[in-house]
Amino acid sequence: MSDTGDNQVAAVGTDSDESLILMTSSLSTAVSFVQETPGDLFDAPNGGALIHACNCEGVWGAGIARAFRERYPAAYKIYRNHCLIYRDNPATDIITDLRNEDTQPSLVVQRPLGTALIIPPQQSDFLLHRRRHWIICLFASKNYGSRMDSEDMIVNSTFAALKHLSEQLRVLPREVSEAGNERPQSLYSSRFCTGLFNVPWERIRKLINTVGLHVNVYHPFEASNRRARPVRMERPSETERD
Ligand SMILES: Nc1ncnc2c1ncn2[C@@H]1O[C@H](COP(=O)(O)OP(=O)(O)OC[C@H]2O[C@H](OP(=O)(O)O)[C@H](O)[C@@H]2O)[C@@H](O)[C@H]1O
Repeated sequence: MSDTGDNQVAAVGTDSDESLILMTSSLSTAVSFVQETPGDLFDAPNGGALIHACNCEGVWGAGIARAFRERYPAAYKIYRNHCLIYRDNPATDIITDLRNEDTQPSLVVQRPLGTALIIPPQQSDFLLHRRRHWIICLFASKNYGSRMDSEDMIVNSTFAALKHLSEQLRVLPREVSEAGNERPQSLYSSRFCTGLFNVPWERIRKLINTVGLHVNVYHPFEASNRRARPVRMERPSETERD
């Protein structure tokens, strides 16, 4: 990560007991809660929570999800198991369809679509890469690859998942202290949904600001000239994915 990145993150991170509430405050979308820095998401400080967009099929098979699977295999098992539980025990939710003027939730979706899963740091993952990261899965599309949801549907699900994340963060300090664990210090992400899911970053940033989550967003830069550029990630063939 660049020096600039470290400095900017330090300015946003806070150890106060109110940090999670600050992370989830709801102000107008004119206020930016997104702090963007060139750098590698996986260099985020210990204790941070890394957010990424996931499908509901239990597969981290391509793009940054594949990198998550390699770095955090124990977290991957928890994510996969979560998906399999819903596959075997179907349940539905009603989420807001942002394509409609009516803001009342009206879109019926199958869980875990439109929800967020917060995975605490796993000891075996820590031993692997010496990073104590929480992992936050936003269930943004039912499927992946050529069967991924439409852009508008991914936006709807991401919005619902961010709201669900915000709700969970509000109660997390009490719940995790009972379990004897720490809580996430700050939120970090890549420009999620903008690679394989192909949603314009402006749309996702607007969702984050609307929900009012403080997120430190890292975007890759090329080592040769250190200019921020999106990384082109190869998609493995379907047979390579599992
Ligand atoms: N180390 C790093 N630090 C900082 N930024 C990094 C980075 N590495 C990559 N980026 C950037 O992170 C953005 C999103 O990168 P992605 O295209 O991977 O993700 P997405 O959120 O669009 O899509 C999710 C679905 O893709 C996956 O694969 P499958 O479903 O299995 O097919 C999942 O499972 C989901 O379903 C792009 O801007 C990349 O430049």
